[in-house]
Amino acid sequence: MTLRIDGKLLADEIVEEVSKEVADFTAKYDVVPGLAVVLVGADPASSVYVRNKVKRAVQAGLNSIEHYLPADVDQKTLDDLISSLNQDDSVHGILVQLPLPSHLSENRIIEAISPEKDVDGFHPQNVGKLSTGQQSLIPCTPLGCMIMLERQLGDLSGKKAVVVGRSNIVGKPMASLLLKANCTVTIVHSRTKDIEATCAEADILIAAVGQPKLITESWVKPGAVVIDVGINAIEVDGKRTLVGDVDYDSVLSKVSAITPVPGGVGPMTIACLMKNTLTAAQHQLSASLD
Ligand SMILES: NC(=O)C1=CN([C@@H]2O[C@H](COP(=O)(O)OP(=O)(O)OC[C@H]3O[C@@H](n4cnc5c(N)ncnc54)[C@H](OP(=O)(O)O)[C@@H]3O)[C@@H](O)[C@H]2O)C=CC1
Ligand SMILES: Nc1nc(=O)c2c([nH]1)NC[C@@H]1CN(c3ccc(C(=O)N[C@@H](CCC(=O)O)C(=O)O)cc3)C=[N+]21
Ligand SMILES: [Mg+2]
Repeated sequence: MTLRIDGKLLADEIVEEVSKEVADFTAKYDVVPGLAVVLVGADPASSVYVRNKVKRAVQAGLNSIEHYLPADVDQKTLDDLISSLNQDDSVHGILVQLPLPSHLSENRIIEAISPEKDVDGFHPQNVGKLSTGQQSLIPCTPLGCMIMLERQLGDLSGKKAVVVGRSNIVGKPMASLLLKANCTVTIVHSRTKDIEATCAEADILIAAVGQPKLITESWVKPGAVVIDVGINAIEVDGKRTLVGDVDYDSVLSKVSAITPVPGGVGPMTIACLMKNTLTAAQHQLSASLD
């Protein structure tokens, strides 16, 4: 029997745990952890994300602040906003929704965010710490994937893990975390030769490609655990639906466990964002008190 890993249910549990810790934190410091999200332009996929995030922040007892900027905003205005959020003591986490319009520099914005408030874990200081095994804020999507994998498999030591995709926001940090958990890690991407055969050797297959249903039955090893990060909007009979990077129905009977889309990695990403905001606030407050 294949297990459908319920990311929504697990996210509910995590947000519930975070809300208890937030209550303790607020009682101790008389401060409500605050998360600021900056959205440039009106990308519909990003709007869903921001809406879900606001809902979860309320459940977790966090203060959520949204900044909506027009698509043609200039770099200076964005830089100034980041610097005011960095200085604002009521803001403990800052997330700038990516991708940004092409006239803006993503690297410059990511580097402008105070590493202590970088709840996405994208700042070079946090990236460097993750890859050298130091404590840091960990990117939400890979963190959510690790929580699901460890729930499913327990110790990951010695497992063969294949990550499909090498982006800075998913693929690379995913590989770092799997390596830290003692997996044998392979990253494959658009230039990989024999990608299908490599994937078919994986005990753990992570799909973070952005190609609807790319991964089919012949790509998976019998009994593998498959984590589908992909969120692709496609038209079916004139209706917009979401599908992953994995052809769910095709692989279902072959694998031991798989995450659905929607209801898999997406909700876990948001739950981990709440967790990271609490962690960031805890570090900021304890550092400023001792
Ligand atoms: N569930 C969630 O919380 C989140 C979901 N997502 C979703 O995850 C997916 C990936 O996102 P992201 O990492 O930002 O995407 P990017 O587009 O930044 O990266 C995609 C990666 O996949 C590789 N790739 C593309 N096509 C192929 C192919 N045909 N065969 C092999 N490799 C391929 C690319 O290779 P190359 O480097 O060679 O170009 C690249 O490394 C998207 O669907 C996105 O919407 C993203 C973030 C969070
Ligand atoms: N700085 C930054 N950090 C991010 O973490 C980030 C980002 N930019 N840009 C965009 C991607 C995408 N992403 C999603 C997270 C959750 C859902 C989500 O909640 N999905 C639900 C609902 C989807 C729906 O109904 O449309 C689900 O999969 O069940 C989707 C997408 C975070 N990203
Ligand atoms: Mg990208």
